[in-house]
Amino acid sequence: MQLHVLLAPVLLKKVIGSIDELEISAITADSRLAGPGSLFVALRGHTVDGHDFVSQAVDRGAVAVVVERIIDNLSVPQIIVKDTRDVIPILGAVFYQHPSKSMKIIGVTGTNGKTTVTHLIDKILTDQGHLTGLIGTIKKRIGAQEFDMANTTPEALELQETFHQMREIGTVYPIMEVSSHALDLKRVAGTKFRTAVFTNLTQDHLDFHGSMDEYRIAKGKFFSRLGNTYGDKRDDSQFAVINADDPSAGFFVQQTVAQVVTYGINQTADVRATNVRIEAKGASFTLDSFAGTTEISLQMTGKFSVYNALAAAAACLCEGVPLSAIKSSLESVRGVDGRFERVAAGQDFTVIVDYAHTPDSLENVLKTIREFARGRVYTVVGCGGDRDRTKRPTMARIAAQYSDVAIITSDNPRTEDPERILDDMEEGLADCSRERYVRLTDRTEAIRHAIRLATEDDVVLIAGKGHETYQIIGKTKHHFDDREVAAKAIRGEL
Ligand SMILES: CC(=O)N[C@H]1[C@@H](OP(=O)(O)OP(=O)(O)OC[C@H]2O[C@@H](n3ccc(=O)[nH]c3=O)[C@H](O)[C@@H]2O)O[C@H](CO)[C@@H](O)[C@@H]1O[C@H](C)C(=O)N[C@@H](C)C(=O)N[C@H](CCC(=O)O)C(=O)O
Ligand SMILES: Nc1ncnc2c1ncn2[C@@H]1O[C@H](COP(=O)(O)OP(=O)(O)OP(=O)(O)O)[C@@H](O)[C@H]1O
Ligand SMILES: N[C@H](CCC[C@H](N)C(=O)O)C(=O)O
Ligand SMILES: [Mg+2]
Repeated sequence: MQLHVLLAPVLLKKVIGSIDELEISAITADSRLAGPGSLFVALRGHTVDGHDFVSQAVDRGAVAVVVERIIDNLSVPQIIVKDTRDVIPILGAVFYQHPSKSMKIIGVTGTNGKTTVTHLIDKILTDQGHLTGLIGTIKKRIGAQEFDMANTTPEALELQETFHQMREIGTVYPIMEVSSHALDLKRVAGTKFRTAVFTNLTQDHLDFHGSMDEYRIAKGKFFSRLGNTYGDKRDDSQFAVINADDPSAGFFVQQTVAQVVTYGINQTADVRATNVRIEAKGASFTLDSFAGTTEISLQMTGKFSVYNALAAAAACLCEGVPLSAIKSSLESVRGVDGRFERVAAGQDFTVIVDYAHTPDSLENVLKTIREFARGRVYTVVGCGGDRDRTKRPTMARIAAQYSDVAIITSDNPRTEDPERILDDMEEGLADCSRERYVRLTDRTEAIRHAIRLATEDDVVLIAGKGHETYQIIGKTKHHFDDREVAAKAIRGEL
């Protein structure tokens, strides 16, 4: 693509050198990926400044650079802009010819439940015969091809390229998780969404956002931008699907010009669950909606699963999927990888691996377990390093409050000292008697300890890592799978 075409919608401060006849073969924000004919865009990151790698990009073949300040002694044209992070999604969208405009992209945001809701929507729409794509924490799926993800929501360039690849193979519905980091870092700017789904807002990521208000504002951007990507007029067929029971619901409703569809259990809502029953084998409820009423029996349990099912049902009702089809798809889902996943290795107690890594999700999961546990409850839990410190004492307190014994341990300490993370967690246990918790830094030992304590009818919850198959220590990923370790511990192989 001609560089001047690519830059047409971008507000330029200054151009140094001639860009008239310049052809661009690729765009990258990573100098290590720059190749002949590419355009390099320098981003200021949290660790380094991309401006320091401009020369490296040029050495590798970049034919022009987009920067925020003039780089001395550069042999290629420089395009100076105010904020490269604002510009990069535009460049990506133009380069790939606005792929999001020709598909129906469904985005899900919220502190908890994004992965689960995207998987449920995916199941319903796939069962309807639509070609879907998936972007989120567990994986990215383009057609039948699956890819590992570095982030829940990829950076803007990768995202636009992914949409382009999805469009090329005829995808109708890309379904994606939209993290608050992504909204703040403008990863989804330049993307036109058909539907924005909100699950809930509770504490997480305060290391990044600073306060709950800022966190709410970041999420609000998803709804305020819905309907006016690139300043287009509002498209009538855009939807904001909102959890009416969440205290932030009103804030998000106010932010959007799209059609609002609410769901909930407690408040009046367009899609509502009544007569909710929670059992060990699954949750069931009556779904009342503008499209009719039906009984739904999920194979997933917990009140939170009812919310996730309602969110998915509401988003799919907006697509005209019949309620009877929504019912049968939802009822056929056994669960999502690493979410309330049972480990069975011949034991007479229950072992559950779950991705709860926030205070709210941990409390929800433990409340659910308490509702059906006949024996004692043992919880293994840790908190991530280089992440929100303020949630650590709260998570430890919740684990101890709802368990007979909480075993606090490591969960991706990253570059932090694991002992300091456990010290933070222990602060939440100051009022807790010493028999009620155990501190075991090594996660294998922690799991083995919980399994040894458990006898008939007890429940062991192993929280925080879910589908993850690694433990990040320093900057290295070591293989670690809670499910594997638990099964070995049960079989006495550890
Ligand atoms: C805080 C954050 O979001 N960081 C993301 C960011 O990293 P960074 O700011 O440290 O980047 P950097 O290393 O400083 O690099 C700055 C720029 O220089 C470039 N560079 C760097 C080195 C070099 O040799 N050459 C070069 O050009 C880089 O490509 C980049 O463009 O850009 C990276 C590349 O895209 C991301 O992978 C990285 O995510 C890290 C792994 C991360 O942990 N992010 C978390 C906080 C996150 O985004 N989480 C949310 C989910 C949260 C949830 O809801 O649960 C997510 O969407 O994943
Ligand atoms: N609607 C919900 N409300 C509260 N907790 C939930 C909800 N749905 C799932 N959970 C809990 O949160 C955990 C994570 O669920 P899920 O992976 O679907 O969320 P997520 O928003 O994608 O998380 P992440 O931000 O890490 O990607 C689950 O293992 C479960 O414990
Ligand atoms: N998307 C979440 C994942 C947390 C998972 C947990 N195992 C941890 O490492 O803290 C985050 O980046 O905060
Ligand atoms: Mg997720």
